[in-house]
Amino acid sequence: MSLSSKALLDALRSVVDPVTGMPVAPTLKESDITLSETGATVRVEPGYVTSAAAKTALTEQLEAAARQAGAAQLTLQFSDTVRAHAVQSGLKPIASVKNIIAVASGKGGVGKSTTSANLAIALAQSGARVGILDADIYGPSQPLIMGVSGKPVSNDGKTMEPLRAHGITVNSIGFLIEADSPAIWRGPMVTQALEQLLRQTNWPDLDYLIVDMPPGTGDIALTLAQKVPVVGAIIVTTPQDIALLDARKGLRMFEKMNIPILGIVENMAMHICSHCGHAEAIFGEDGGRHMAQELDVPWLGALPLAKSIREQTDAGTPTVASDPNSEAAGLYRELARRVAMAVAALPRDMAGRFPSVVVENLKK
Ligand SMILES: Nc1ncnc2c1ncn2[C@@H]1O[C@H](COP(=O)(O)OP(=O)(O)OP(=O)(O)O)[C@@H](O)[C@H]1O
Repeated sequence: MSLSSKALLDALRSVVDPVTGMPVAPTLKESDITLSETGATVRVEPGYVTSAAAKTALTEQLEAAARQAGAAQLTLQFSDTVRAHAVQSGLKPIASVKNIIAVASGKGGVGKSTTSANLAIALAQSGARVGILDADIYGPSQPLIMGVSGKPVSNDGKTMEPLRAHGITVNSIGFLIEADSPAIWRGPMVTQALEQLLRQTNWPDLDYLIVDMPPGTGDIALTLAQKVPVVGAIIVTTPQDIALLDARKGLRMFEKMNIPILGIVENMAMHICSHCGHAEAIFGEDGGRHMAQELDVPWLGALPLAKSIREQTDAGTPTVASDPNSEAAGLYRELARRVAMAVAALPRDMAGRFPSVVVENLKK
């Protein structure tokens, strides 16, 4: 059978990731394929980092698909480098950070910070370089969740050195303010402080920076969403009607600013009794999943309401770090893979990383 690059392309594009069911290489192009007499050489760049075992499994799947399409011999050049993706027009990306992801919620207390921390650590466990920025002025909880305290130091008097915990880089508005002062801050002060926190932190080279946003769709969340150069947003909700209503507002806020929605996470989806394992839908069932379907945005997964998640979070070692073999940790890793794949499928950043052109008036 003679091999056409179109058939090979279709076959490779149809290969799905076994963890998420999403296509491994949706952005594969004809120019990634070189055909020869007996087979083909294909450059596959899924755009997210995988463990060595996952890489082997994906390579085998791709090879099998290529054989079925008629390629007797296949050379796969597999690279799992994470690329930088486009941000809102008019905003300057942070040079050392490839992708900033906003984690938001319409309503407070739905588990946005817990989800952000576990997501960040799970991404780091997959091999990516990850940071977390706690921009939740109303209740900066990442110092507690990540088990870090102290103040970032400044070596040059201009930028600050972030802290490290559980393999990720952390900075939090909570490191810089007194615990009881945020409530008296006014809107412009808050957004200015948060922008400084983002731009004046000496972030190392990062594949992903997770921004734990302030809850809600008020002025502060809105201004931040306009000023932080993000590639996309994740909305965390509980299945409860009131939280879903607010989540919908949050989602619209990002959509209005042309920020891609990477998906919806349903937290506290089921209560799992720590004694008997009985599952009970305390906040209702599948609300987030239905909302995702209805609004045609990706569904990223559901996390149970589990005492262990709360205890591990309060102890400064989020579930994926403290109990990596638990079912919940597996769900967070699945969430991380879906997020990484959703980011990989976004348009690439082609402009933001060139040095800015300064036009000087030379007339004297
Ligand atoms: N899946 C879960 N199971 C059990 N407890 C959880 C879960 N998710 C979050 N929690 C707990 O719920 C509380 C609120 O969580 P978290 O601080 O992450 O919410 P938030 O949406 O970031 O809140 P805020 O609006 O204050 O920023 C915390 O005590 C946390 O430990």
